[in-house]
Amino acid sequence: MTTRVRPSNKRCAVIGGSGFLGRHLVEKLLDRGYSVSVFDIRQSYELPGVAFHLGDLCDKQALLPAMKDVSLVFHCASPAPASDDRGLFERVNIQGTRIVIQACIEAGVQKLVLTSSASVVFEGTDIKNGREDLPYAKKPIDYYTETKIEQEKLVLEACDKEKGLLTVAIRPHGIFGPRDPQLVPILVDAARRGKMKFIIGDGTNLVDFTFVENVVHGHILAAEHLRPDSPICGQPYHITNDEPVKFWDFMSDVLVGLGYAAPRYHLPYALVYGLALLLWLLALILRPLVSFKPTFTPMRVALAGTHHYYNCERAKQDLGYKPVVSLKDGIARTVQSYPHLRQGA
Ligand SMILES: NC(=O)C1=CN([C@@H]2O[C@H](COP(=O)(O)OP(=O)(O)OC[C@H]3O[C@@H](n4cnc5c(N)ncnc54)[C@H](O)[C@@H]3O)[C@@H](O)[C@H]2O)C=CC1
Ligand SMILES: CC(C)=CCC[C@@H](C)[C@H]1CC[C@H]2C3=C(CC[C@]12C)[C@@]1(C)CCC(=O)C[C@@H]1CC3
Repeated sequence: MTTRVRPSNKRCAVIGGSGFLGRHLVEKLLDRGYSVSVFDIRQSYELPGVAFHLGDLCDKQALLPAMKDVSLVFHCASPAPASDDRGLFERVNIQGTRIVIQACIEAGVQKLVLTSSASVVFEGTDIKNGREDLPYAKKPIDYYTETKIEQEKLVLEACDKEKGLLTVAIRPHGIFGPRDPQLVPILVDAARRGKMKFIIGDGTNLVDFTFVENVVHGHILAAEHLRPDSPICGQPYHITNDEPVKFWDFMSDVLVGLGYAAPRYHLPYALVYGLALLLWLLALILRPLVSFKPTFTPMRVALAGTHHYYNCERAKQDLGYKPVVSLKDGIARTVQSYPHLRQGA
């Protein structure tokens, strides 16, 4: 007779645990007494109490050892949104997520928490105080968003009390904080190349930027509230700082904090969007001859010039969520953490 070891409810795996959000999540889980397996294609750090399993999440045989005796899995791996490799997004976010679900079922995992994105409902036009019942974007703005939609559907549909796998999706927006490889580095790079002098549109568009520790807090609350009788099974949850801010005020606060000038001159939104579209087309046509990546992509211009902020009332009610770090403190801690990106450094 084989006896199956019942996984401890303090053993978990973080797929994508070497990444920006994944590492912050791992650190908080350790603080809270969890033992953690990280599964990732790369190892970016070492920490006592963390077992690293290196592999591609599309490979079930590589995944299974990381899920051994684990009751809870966080899936926060994805190719970087800036990539334009459609095949990669489809392979990792869609096929790979199917494999993650199969592996969870085979390994007897009880809970799967997906890091989705609030962008799954964003089509490049204003969203003000959007709730979770907004329909998925019919015309997603890029391959990243297109495949994040399919990924979220797969995970939420896999929630099955009979089979013993419970699932939930967290939809963060504009994650920032120490060690972020995207937002602050892209911003500083643009400033150093003299491209941060302009405000796209009238500068009043409100956006959610979410400090990474609040996103981590939302994930852990979701995991700990995920039980067969709970209303959160198979549901998506917005997790934000609950302090929508003018996109250009946020950019200015970060830039000024790092010693750069704030953007000052206004450019009409339609003009910049049109130019970005033209550049994108040019890059596509010329790809066989020369490869260049424009800073101003239509997606970035849409993110910089429209309202996109989300209501997180559902997370407050069902998960008891409340941001643990304010926007002001989050910005101060982020700015402090990038001494090498300061003006003149
Ligand atoms: N950064 C942001 O503002 C937002 C991020 N998200 C989501 O949060 C999650 C985490 O994002 P970040 O930490 O910012 O990204 P990141 O790029 O820092 O981390 C992603 C990790 O996934 C790993 N990974 C990629 N492909 C893999 C594969 N085939 N097999 C195994 N591991 C693989 C990478 O090596 C990396 O360590 C992603 O799912 C992203 O879609 C959602 C909303 C906003
Ligand atoms: C809230 C949210 C979803 C933020 C996403 C983060 C990034 C997409 C932004 C981080 C830095 C931003 C940025 C621009 C667009 C959006 C970001 C990439 C510009 C390219 C917009 C046009 C400019 O004037 C330069 C900006 C540099 C920084």
